[in-house]
Amino acid sequence: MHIITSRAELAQLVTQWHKENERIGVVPTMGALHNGHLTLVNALDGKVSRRIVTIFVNPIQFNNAEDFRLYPRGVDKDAALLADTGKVDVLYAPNENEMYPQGFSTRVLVSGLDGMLCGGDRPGHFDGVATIVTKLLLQTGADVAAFGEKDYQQLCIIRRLAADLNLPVEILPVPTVREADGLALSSRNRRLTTEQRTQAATLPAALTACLGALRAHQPAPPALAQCRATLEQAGFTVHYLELRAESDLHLTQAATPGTRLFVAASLGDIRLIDNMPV
Ligand SMILES: Nc1ncnc2c1ncn2[C@@H]1O[C@H](COP(=O)(O)OP(=O)(O)OP(=O)(O)O)[C@@H](O)[C@H]1O
Ligand SMILES: CC(C)(CO)[C@@H](O)C(=O)[O-]
Ligand code: BAL
Repeated sequence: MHIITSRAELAQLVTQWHKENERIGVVPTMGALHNGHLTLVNALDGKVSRRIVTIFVNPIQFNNAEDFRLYPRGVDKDAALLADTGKVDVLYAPNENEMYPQGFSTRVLVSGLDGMLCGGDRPGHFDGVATIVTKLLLQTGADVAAFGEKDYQQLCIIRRLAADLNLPVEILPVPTVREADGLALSSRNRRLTTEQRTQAATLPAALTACLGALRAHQPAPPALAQCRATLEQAGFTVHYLELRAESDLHLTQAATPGTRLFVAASLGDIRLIDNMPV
């Protein structure tokens, strides 16, 4: 596995791969890798002949400076984990200046989504995501790019931008990977104390109970109120807890159209998200 930090070096390799008719797959990440990320790498099996994993903690998608400062980092350990898979050709880990040289002033904005869910809760977040993902897709020349359903709204926005900008890439959705107690794997889970980690299991449990109530035809308002109360009793601050019809949200081209339950909630300053189909 090559570790590349320079865009020029990556461009050279990608040009060579295109000449050799290789099919390139990319897994964009912010590092602090876990099994969810490795599942994205494995999801490219049989679809591509070359794999690039990118690691870049993208400053412009953080609306909270502390969250950016405290975001878990550790490229050496990440590199070892990726090398151990035997599947990754390149780890691309550019620095901030490489991605945003002086004078950088462009933003990719997928309109209509800013006001809801994580877009409403983290102003500017998705412009930052859309901008960096567009750059990463162009830089890697990827034929296929894998994204997790844990970040469901992000996945839908990226599908939209790839279609709207005619990027010749397949966006591959990958189901959420969970711990045994149901908690979605997430880099930020590393920051949870032992006590918070125990409390965190309430998040998927409360969502599952809420879905059970909805499927048993309980009206949504009391089911959502009960879910919120359970989360608050477990120590969460709930940022949003909402049912959304994918078709209502410009979340078009969703993998499975329908209604989903979306949540963002924090334990202390650690913000977790999850979503499940109804
Ligand atoms: N549990 C998971 N299951 C499936 N995909 C995941 C999971 N966790 C992360 N991913 C996907 O991995 C990619 C990179 O995500 P990222 O590096 O931000 O990790 P993360 O675990 O989501 O971290 P955090 O949410 O704490 O920022 C995204 O496409 C994301 O959806
Ligand atoms: C897609 C992404 C790598 C863009 O920085 C990030 O938002 C993430 O890790 O989900
Ligand atoms: N996985 C989402 C990236 C973020 O929280 O900024």
